[in-house]
Amino acid sequence: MRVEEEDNMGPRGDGEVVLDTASSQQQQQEKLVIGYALTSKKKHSFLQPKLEVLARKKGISFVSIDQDKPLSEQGPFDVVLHKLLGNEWHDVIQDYQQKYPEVTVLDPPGAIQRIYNRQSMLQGLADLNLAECDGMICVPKQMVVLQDTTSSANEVAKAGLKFPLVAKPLLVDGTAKSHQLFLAYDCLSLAELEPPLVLQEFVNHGGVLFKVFVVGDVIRVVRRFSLPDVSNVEKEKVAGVFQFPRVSSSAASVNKTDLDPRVAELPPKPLLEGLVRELRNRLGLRLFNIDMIREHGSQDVFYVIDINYFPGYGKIPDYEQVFVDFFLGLAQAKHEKGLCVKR
Ligand SMILES: Nc1ncnc2c1ncn2[C@@H]1O[C@H](COP(=O)(O)OP(=O)(O)OP(=O)(O)O)[C@@H](O)[C@H]1O
Ligand SMILES: O=P(O)(O)O[C@H]1[C@H](O)[C@H](O)[C@H](OP(=O)(O)O)[C@@H](OP(=O)(O)O)[C@@H]1O
Ligand SMILES: [Mg+2]
Ligand SMILES: [Mg+2]
Repeated sequence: MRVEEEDNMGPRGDGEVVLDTASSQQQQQEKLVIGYALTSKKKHSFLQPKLEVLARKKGISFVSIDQDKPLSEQGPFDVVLHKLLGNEWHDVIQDYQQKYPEVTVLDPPGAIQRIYNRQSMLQGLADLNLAECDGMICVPKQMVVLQDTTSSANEVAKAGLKFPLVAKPLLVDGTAKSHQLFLAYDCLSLAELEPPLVLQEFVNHGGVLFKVFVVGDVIRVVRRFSLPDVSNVEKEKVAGVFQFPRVSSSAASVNKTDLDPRVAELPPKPLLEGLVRELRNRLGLRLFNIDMIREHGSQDVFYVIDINYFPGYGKIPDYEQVFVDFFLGLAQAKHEKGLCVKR
C-alpha cells in the first residue's frame, strides 16, 4: 500500500544516506549506548543491519536488554529504546527512570499510555491553535461505548453521530485484536460489536491516507491506499457491520500518477510542522506517526484519525540516516549537559 516516500521534510532535506568515512579512531569513540527492549518482530523490522553499521560508524551502539534480569543491573545506558506488549514493562521502565533520571527513555510510558487509548489519543486535537498554518486540523466525531452495545443506538443518536461509523477497539495493545476494525452502517448492527470500543464517524477522503512519521524534529510523509469513499446511495441502502483489513501492514504500492492530484497532494508543510510541534509538546513523545486524511472535496481540511507510538519506521526509505542523526542529536545534548555515561 505504501508509495515511495513523497517528500523529505526536516533538517535533512536530501534523504541521501551518506556513509560516513570517519577516521578509525573516531569510529571507536563511543558516543551513545542504546539499550533496547523490542519484540522480535520489531527488532527485525527496525534494527536492520544497515542501521547498526551506520550507527556504529558514528560511535552509537545498540545493546539488547535482557527482560529476565533487573534493568538496573544492566547497562550503563545513555538511552533506553522500548516497545513491548503489555503494561508490566511500563512499571519496570518507570522504576528505572526514578533511579536513573539522566537516561533518555524513548518514550516515557505515561506518554505512550495516552495514545494506547483511542479516546485520550485524540483528545484536545480539535482545538489546536494552527492558524496561519495553511490548513485546518479536525478530529472525526466519536463516542466511547464501554458496555452494552445494544443501547448504544440511542447514544449514537444523542451524540449526533452520522453513519457509517468506524468501530475501533478502545485500547491499543499491539495484538491483532486491537487492530480489528469494523464499518457499521446502521444502529441495529451495533449490537454485533464487542465493547469497549470507539465509534468514529467515517470521513470520506478519496481513498488516500497520509502517514506522517515523526522522529524527534524530523517529519517524513508517505501516502497509502485507504478505504474508498462511501456514497450516499450506499449510506441509504447498506446495513450491517463489516470488518475490514489493516491498511498499515498492506504492501501494495500505489502509483501517484493514478491519483487525482487534489486527493494525492501532500498536506501543507506549515500545517504538518505546526501539528507535529503541538503534538510533541502535548503528548511528550518523540517517536510516533499520525494518520491523516483530507476531507473529500476540500483542499486544506484534514482529519487526524490515529496516532501510533514507534510505528514501522523501516518503511521509510532513509530511516537509518534519520535515526542516526536523531541519536547523535541526543548524544550532543547529553554531552553538553555532562550526562553521558562514564566509560
Ligand atoms: N474516521 C475514519 N474515516 C475514514 N477512514 C478511516 C477512519 N478511521 C479509520 N479509517 C481507515 O481505517 C484505517 C485504519 O484505522 P486506524 O489507523 O485508526 O486503525 P489502527 O488499527 O490504529 O491502524 P494502524 O495499523 O495504523 O495502527 C485508516 O488507515 C483509514 O484507512
Ligand atoms: O504503517 P505503520 O508504520 O503505521 O504500522 C504500524 C502501526 O501503525 C502500529 O504502530 C503498529 O504498532 P501497534 O499499534 O503496537 O500494533 C506497528 O506494529 P509494530 O509491530 O511495527 O510496532 C505498525 O508497524
Ligand atoms: Mg492507523
Ligand atoms: Mg494505530
